[in-house]
Amino acid sequence: MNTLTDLKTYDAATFAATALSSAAHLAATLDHTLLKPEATRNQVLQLCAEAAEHRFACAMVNPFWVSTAVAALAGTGVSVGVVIGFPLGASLSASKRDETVRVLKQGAHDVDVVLNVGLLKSGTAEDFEHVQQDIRGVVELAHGSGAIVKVILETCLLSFEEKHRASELCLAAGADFLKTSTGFSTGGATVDDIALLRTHAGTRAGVKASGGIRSLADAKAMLEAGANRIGASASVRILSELAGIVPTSSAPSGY
Ligand SMILES: O=C[C@H](O)COP(=O)(O)O
Repeated sequence: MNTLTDLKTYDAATFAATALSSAAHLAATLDHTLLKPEATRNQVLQLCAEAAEHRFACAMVNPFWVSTAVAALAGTGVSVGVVIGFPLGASLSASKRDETVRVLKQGAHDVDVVLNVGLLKSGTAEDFEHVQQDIRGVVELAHGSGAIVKVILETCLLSFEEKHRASELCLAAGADFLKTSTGFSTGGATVDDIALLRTHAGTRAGVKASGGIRSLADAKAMLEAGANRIGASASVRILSELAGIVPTSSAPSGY
């Protein structure tokens, strides 16, 4: 697992080389994701079975499916991740907190919350403070339960200045990861955006690339640009591409 503590010595080139050195290492950087509205119980169970088999960082689902995923992954050591305020980010702050409380009770460990994009773009000091509070409310609940928070900026909707502003607000709110995209808007992760987010996160926080990452080449580009977590619905395919090139080794530890 790539824990936050490991970030103290984080270096993109070293992290990417280690992550790409075996299927087991790469799996530990991947959030295996199924967020389509039409996903069925059987598909969620299949996601969990694949997450357990390959030992992905987590299985990422919508809130309704958290209890199903927690039950399916019990005893496997694989975490359940969940999205909050998804995919628009414009829910009431109280609703985001309420969703968070409920999924934490059900056993979610990774909480990926969408930033209030429209409020950020509204642009006053008061709006920025409100954006930060919106995130902080979720962070405080998650950290109180030993969970982590990744904030989805939806970078495809933001200007260069807004990406900088959003990154600083999220870090000030205590976010554990800056994350690019929901996968449901006008674009996904880009190498330039990952580099920008890493500039802000440094060794203070993680950076998660998500949205449109379909191949090993995509994953490699994101890791080399500064991502230390990748969210993808194509994780099994990405992993099998690597397994075809590099033999699977023993499970990774402490990077
Ligand atoms: O957070 C993760 C994204 O929703 C995954 O998007 P994707 O289906 O393009 O891999």
